Amino acid sequence: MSIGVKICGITEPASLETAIEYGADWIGFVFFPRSPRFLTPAQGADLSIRMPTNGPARVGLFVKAQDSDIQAALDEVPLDILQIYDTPSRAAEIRNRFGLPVWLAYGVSTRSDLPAYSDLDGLLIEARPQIDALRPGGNGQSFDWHLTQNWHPPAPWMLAGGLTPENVSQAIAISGAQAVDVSSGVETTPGVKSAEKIRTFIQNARSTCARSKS
Ligand SMILES: O=C(O)c1ccccc1NCC(=O)[C@H](O)[C@H](O)COP(=O)(O)O
Repeated sequence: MSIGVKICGITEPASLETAIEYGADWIGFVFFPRSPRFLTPAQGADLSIRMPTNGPARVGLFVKAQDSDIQAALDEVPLDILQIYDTPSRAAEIRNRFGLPVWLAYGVSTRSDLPAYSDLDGLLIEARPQIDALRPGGNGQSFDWHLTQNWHPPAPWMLAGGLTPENVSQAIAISGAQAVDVSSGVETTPGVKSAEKIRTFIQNARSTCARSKS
C-alpha cells in the first residue's frame, strides 16, 4: 500500500502545484494566526480554487478554535478534513457540529502519551512541543520513532514532526507509519516552501516499504 503524504502549511501556488504534481494526498492550510504559514480564509480560497477535483484533500488546521473561526474558514474554503489542536472532547464536538472528518493532533514524548482510545477519524502523532514553543505544531521537531512500534492505534494515524526528505524513509521504517506529514522539512525558511524539497520528500516517502506492523 502506498504511503500517504500530507504537505502542510502551503501558502502560495507554486508549492501547491508541485505537491499536486507529485501526488500529495492531503494539503494542509493553516488557519492559526501565529503561524508563519497562516492563511486567511480568503487566501485559503485563492489556493483551494487551484486544486483539481480529483486531487489531494484539503485539510484545515485549527488551534483551540471557536466555532466561528472554523465556520469563517468553511464559508470560503471547501475543506475536506479538520485537523484540530484541542481536547478530544472538543474535537468530537467539532466533528458533530460541522459534519466533517476530524483529525486530532497528539504531542508525544513517551509511549504513555500515545492515545489508546479515539472515536475520531484520524490522529496526527508528532513531538510534544517545547515549553516555550510559539505553536503546538509546525516546529520541525521529531520524537523517538520507536515509540510507535507495536502500538495498536485506535484510529488511522499519521506521523509528523521534524520529517525531512532525508529522514522520511527511516522514519517510516522505524515507526511503521503508513502516512506522513511535513511542513518545516520542505521549507527553506519558516513559511517558505521549496518545490525541490517537496518533490524529494514525496518521492522518498513513496519509495519506502513501510515496516509491517508486528
Ligand atoms: O505548521 C504550522 O505552523 C502549525 C501551527 C500551529 C499548529 C499546527 C501547525 N502545523 C501542523 C502540522 O500538521 C505540521 O505539518 C506538523 O506539526 C509537522 O510540522 P513540521 O515538524 O514543521 O514538519
